[in-house]
Amino acid sequence: MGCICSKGATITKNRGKEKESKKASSKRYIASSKREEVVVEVDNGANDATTRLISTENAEKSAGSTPPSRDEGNKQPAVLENSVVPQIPGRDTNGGGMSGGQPQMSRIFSVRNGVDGAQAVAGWPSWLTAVAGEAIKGWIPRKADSFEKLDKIGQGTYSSVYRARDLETGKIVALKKVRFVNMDPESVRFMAREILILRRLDHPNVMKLEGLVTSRVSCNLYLVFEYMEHDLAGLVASPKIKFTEPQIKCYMQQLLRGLEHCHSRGVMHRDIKGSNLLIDNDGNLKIGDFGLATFFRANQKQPLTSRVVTLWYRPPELLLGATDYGPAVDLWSSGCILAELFAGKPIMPGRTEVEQLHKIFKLCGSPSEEYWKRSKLPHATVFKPQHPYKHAVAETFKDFPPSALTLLDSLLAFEPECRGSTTSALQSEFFTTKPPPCEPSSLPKYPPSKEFDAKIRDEEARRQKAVGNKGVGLESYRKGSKESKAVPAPDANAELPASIQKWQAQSNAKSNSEKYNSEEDGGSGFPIEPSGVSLNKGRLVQNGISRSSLNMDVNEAGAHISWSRSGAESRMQRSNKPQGAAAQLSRFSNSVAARGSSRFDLSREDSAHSQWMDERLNAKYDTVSSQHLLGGTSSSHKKDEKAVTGGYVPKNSRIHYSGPLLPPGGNIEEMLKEHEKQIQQAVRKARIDKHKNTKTYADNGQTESLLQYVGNGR
Ligand SMILES: Nc1ncnc2c1ncn2[C@@H]1O[C@H](COP(=O)(O)OP(=O)(O)OP(=O)(O)O)[C@@H](O)[C@H]1O
Repeated sequence: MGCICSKGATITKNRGKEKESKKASSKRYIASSKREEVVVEVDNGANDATTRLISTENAEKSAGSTPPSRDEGNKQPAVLENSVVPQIPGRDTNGGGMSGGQPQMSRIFSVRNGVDGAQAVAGWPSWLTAVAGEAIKGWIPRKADSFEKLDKIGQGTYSSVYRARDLETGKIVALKKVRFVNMDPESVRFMAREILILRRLDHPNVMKLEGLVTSRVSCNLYLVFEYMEHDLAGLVASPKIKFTEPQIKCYMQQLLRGLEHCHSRGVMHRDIKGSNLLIDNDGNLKIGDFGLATFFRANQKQPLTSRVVTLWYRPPELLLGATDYGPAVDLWSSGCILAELFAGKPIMPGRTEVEQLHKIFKLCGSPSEEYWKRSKLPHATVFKPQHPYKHAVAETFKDFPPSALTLLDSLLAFEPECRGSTTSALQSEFFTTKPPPCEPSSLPKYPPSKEFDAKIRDEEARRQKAVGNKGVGLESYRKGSKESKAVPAPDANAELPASIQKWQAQSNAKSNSEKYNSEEDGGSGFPIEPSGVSLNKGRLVQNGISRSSLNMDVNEAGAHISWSRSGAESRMQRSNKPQGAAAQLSRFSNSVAARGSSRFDLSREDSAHSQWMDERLNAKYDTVSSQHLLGGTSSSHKKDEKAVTGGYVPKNSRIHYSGPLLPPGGNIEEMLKEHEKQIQQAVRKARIDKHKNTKTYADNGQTESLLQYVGNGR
């Protein structure tokens, strides 16, 4: 792959050799700096990825001299060396797509801008080097045409994931194509954080970033990962799979070991859920998707966003608005996974933050009076239940083995300090009592069962049912039917416009593969299997929408709903305007963590969020007429239409709230009742609007499902 360290590339630094090289290749050029001359050899075409970038730091190290300081290093010219890419029959040494006999061009230039310039020379696009220099430091990009894209295997909110063949090694890999909005520097920076974090981690239970694919002229970036056949959400959702205790122990052990490594490297994942736990055919589990992960420090001064972790797996401190939290958030999510593996389905599928907290109280009990007194969490006064809830874990899960319940109790402790650590969890008697965890290699070989596949299956089942006019699968899910297992968790940021794209992209239930779409790929030039069927982008898949929350924003007058947006989030929204009902319905889907505030507001993690919370607390939901919940279209709302369809709403004219809030002292049950009423009214309004505007909108499937779901009095 592109990682120099992994290839042990050599360095051209010796002047004698340099002369030799000059003889051997007239294309070589010497770029000089005050300190020394360095050899630069670049081909100027599509094959630029074959140049190797060796940062001065590495060069110095390899040369046995003292490495310069980081700052110095950045000022030094980097050394580029012709790559030693193995020859593949029929391909040129550069492994690129120029093997068709096209001449290779070279040009002469000097590297004037230190590492930045060298990175450009190495083939990195300027939009990337400008803001993500640190993340790509020491690496060179792979060329898109050194991979054969096979089929689409996953769809995240910010990415599409493809199975592909590495044409240089023959290995099957996963390519995660990151979606950028107009090359917005903040979204690039966000992705850079994911790359930096992935490069910091190295553990058998953590997905390894094997390389990056882009080119100087590309607008795309692909992250290359080892290919994993399954994810845990898909396996849990499969009606045919029921895990045994040794198997559950095996998965949990791997999860906790991977997390232990992350936490020991100062990284918290912040989005542990089944679909982010990838499993290969040898039973190895690897934690993936570090898109919401962040570095943490013991005495962290900088507040963090509480809008992370997919709702069903989100710990109470985040629901209560904590901005000073730690790796214990991942332990809570792991507790949810542990129970899910035994129960065969997610244990707390809340639709709103309010409902989620209510489910937590009902299962784990509400904390003591003492806790509420000392809690300084922004929402503590609002969400404190009037009557205490008793702890009901053992009662709810009476079939679980006792040692599992002990571990579960600790992981699902309301107060993060009581959850222990990954290390203490790994030492728990759950792993030492019989039966012991099985070996990963002894786990069954499952048929393909990604959450993505489950969604497709579920969608198909829903369609079938809809045809028979029998209501949605979610109903049967609630009754615990097998089919219903195939309902995935909402995404950690389902409210974002990208989620609309996500549902759109998933809409073709029949095909996992995708035709080469030059527009989408920005002409990246992946060879693609001819059998691919293009996705029907005109329809939306409903899945998840019906179980997501009402997390809406109203403008100051309470006259209209807009999405919760700040900073770059708004920018993203502007450039991804979901229209009409899609925009309206998307507001129902923002049940969970907003990557926006972290993904696109990195630098402000997360003062914007604190403000959001403050605003939220000031919001008076009863000023919002239900007819506004789905963004009415009457003329009086015209001025807010921009907000509804994705226009920027100045921060000071937005009020945000997540589900109805009562003033302090309110009762959570009443809140929930009122909440349901609001949803139903909104849906009735949507039904009317839908009939009026059916032809206008492209998301009928989604509207339909929401109506079916909530129409039953849900
Ligand atoms: N290495 C891999 N091998 C196989 N499939 C993968 C791999 N990485 C990701 N996937 C699939 O692609 C899906 C989306 O990937 P990922 O979660 O990294 O993207 P994301 O945009 O961050 O997603 P999300 O919005 O769910 O957080 C995963 O749920 C998984 O099914």
